[in-house]
Amino acid sequence: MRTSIATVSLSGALTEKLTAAARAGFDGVEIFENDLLASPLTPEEVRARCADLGLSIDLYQPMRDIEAVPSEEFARNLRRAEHKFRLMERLGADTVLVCSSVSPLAEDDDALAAFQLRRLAELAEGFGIRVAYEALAWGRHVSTYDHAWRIVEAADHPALGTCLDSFHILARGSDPKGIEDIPGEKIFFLQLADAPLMAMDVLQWSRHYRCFPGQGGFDVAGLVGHVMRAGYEGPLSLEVFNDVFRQAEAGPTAVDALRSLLVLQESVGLTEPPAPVVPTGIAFAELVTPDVEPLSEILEALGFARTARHRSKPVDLWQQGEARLLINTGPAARRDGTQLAAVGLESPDPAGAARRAEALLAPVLPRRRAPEDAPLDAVAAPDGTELFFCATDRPELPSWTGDFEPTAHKSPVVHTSLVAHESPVAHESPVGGGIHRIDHLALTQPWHQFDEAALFHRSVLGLGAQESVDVADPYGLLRSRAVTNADGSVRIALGVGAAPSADEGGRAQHIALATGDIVTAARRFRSAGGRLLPIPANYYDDLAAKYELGDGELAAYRELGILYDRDADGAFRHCYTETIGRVFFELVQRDAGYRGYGAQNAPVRLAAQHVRRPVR
Ligand SMILES: O=C(O)c1ccc(O)c(O)c1
Ligand SMILES: [Mg+2]
Repeated sequence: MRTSIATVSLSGALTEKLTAAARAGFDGVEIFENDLLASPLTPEEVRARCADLGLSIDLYQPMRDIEAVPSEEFARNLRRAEHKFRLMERLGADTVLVCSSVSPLAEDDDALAAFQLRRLAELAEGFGIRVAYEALAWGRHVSTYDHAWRIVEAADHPALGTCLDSFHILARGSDPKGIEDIPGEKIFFLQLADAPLMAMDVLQWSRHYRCFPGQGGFDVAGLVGHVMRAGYEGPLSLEVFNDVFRQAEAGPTAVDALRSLLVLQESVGLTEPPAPVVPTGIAFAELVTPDVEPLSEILEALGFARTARHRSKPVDLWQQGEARLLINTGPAARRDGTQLAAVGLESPDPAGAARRAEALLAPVLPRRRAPEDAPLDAVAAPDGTELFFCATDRPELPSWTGDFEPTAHKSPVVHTSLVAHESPVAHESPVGGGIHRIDHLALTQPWHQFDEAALFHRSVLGLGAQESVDVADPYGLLRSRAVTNADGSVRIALGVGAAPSADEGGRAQHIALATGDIVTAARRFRSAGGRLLPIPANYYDDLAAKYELGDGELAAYRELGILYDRDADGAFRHCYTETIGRVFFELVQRDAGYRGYGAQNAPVRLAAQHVRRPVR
C-alpha cells in the first residue's frame, strides 16, 4: 500500500519535513495547516517541492468546527472552507480532513450535521475535492468513528466520506470490528498512530504521547486488518503528535516511522519481507578504549584471559567460558572513549538476518576488513551500536574467530580446544572467575530514540520486548525496557534518561556477566584487586526486613555490595564494578525462572554510582 506521513509528526520547517519524509521512502504526506502557514514557500512552491521529491499530497488538514452550527455561523464556515479549497487547488491536494466539532456552538443534532456536511461536500465537489470527516475522541457531540460514519452515511454525498484514525478509535475503547460495515470506498483516509496505555485526559494523551505503530500498547495492526477487510484502498498514513519526535531530528524519525509501517504491513499480511532470524546467543561484546590498562585490570580481576589477537587490527579477544569480550584500541577508541561499540549476535542465518535488517531500513555497515578476514554482516542499531551477525565456529560458515590468532601468553582458562589450527575460542567451563557467559547487555539510548530502539530490536532482530519500567535516579528518572529471545540467551536492556543528559551516568552502558556463585565470584574479584560498588547499610537492613535470608548470606551480601531481588520464579543477585568511560560490569547470579534485571534495586545502584562519580 502507499505510505504517507503527516507533517506534524516530524520536526523542523516544512521543507525539512518533506525532505526527511521523501528520503526515508514515504510516497506521500498529509500537510498540516500550521506547517504551511509558517512556511515562506507559496502553495505552488510547496506543490513543486513535493513533486520534485516524489511525494504526493494525500491530505490537507485540519478543518475544524464546521458542522451542526446555527445557519449564520455555517455560512461563515462555508466562506472559510471556500478559501481553503482555493488554497488546496494551488497545492494540488484533493482531500481535506474535517474533524468533528469541539465548538460550544455545535448542537447535538445529527441531521443538522449531515445536512451541513453535505453542503460542504457540494462546495468541495466543485473544486474536485473530497471531504473526509473524522471523529475526534474529544469531539463535542461526535467522538466515535461509528457515529461519524452514521452522519456521513446520512449526508449521502459522493464527495463526503470518513477518515478513520486509529488513535481516536482505540483510545475511546471502540470495537474496531464495526469498521468492516463501512463500504471501503467511503473510507476516504486512514490515519495511524499508537500510544502507550495511560489513564489520562484523551486530548493530552493524543497531542503529546502518540507514537508509531508497534511502539505503544494499541492493537493497530488488528485495526488495519478490519480496514483492509472493509475494502479500503487509500494510503496508510502516520499522524503522530509526540513531544519527543517534535524535538528529535526529522531524518531518523522518518526512517523509524516508515519502519513501523513496514512491520505493520507485514503483520497484516500485506507484504512479506525476509523473515526475522532470531539470534540464539551473544557471540561477543566489543569495547573500544583509548587506554587498555584500567580495563585489562578489571577483566583480569574478573578472571578473563586475553586469549587471542586479531590478525590485522588492534583488537584483543578476552574470554571466560562462553563470555567473549573484544577490546579494540583502534582509532574509534581515541575518538569516543571507553564504550561498548559493537555486539556480536550468534545467528542461525547471518546473511538472512542481514537481509531482514536491510529490508527494515537498518543501516547496513560497510565491511571494514582485511581481504583474509571472515565476511561479517553488520548493521547499526539506532544508538550507533554495531550489530554483527555471527556464526561462531560452525563448520559450514565463516567464523569471526578465524580472524584471531591465539596469544602465546598462558591463561588461567582451560582451553582444550586451543590446539594448532583450531579456533582460539574456548568451549570449556572456566576456572578463572566463575563467569560462564554474558547474562545481558545494558545499552543506554539517546533520549529521543527509546521508542525507536525498542521497535528496532523487536522488528529487525525478532526479539520480544518486555514491559517498560521506570527507575528513580537521584537526578532524574530512567526508563528501561528489555528485549530478549525466547530462552533468554540474548537479553538486551534498553535504557534512557527522562531528559537530555550530557552526564556520563546518563550514557552508561554495562555488561552483565553470569556466574553460578556470585559470592565466590565477587570475593575472587576483590582479592584480585577489583573494586566493587559499595552499597549503603540501609539497603541491607531493608533486605533483612523483606526476605528471610540466612545470616551468613545476608552478611556476605552486605560485605560485598551484592543486591538481591526475587520474583515468583526465582532469585537474582547482582553486584557492580566501577565505571570506566561509559562502561561498567555487573556480576549476576540468576535463578533459571527469574526474568527481570533487579529493577527494584536500580535506584540504590544509581545513587551509589553517583556517589562514586568524580565531581566535575
Ligand atoms: O488534535 C487535534 O486537534 C487533531 C487534529 C487532526 C487530527 O486528524 C487529529 O487526529 C487530531
Ligand atoms: Mg487524526
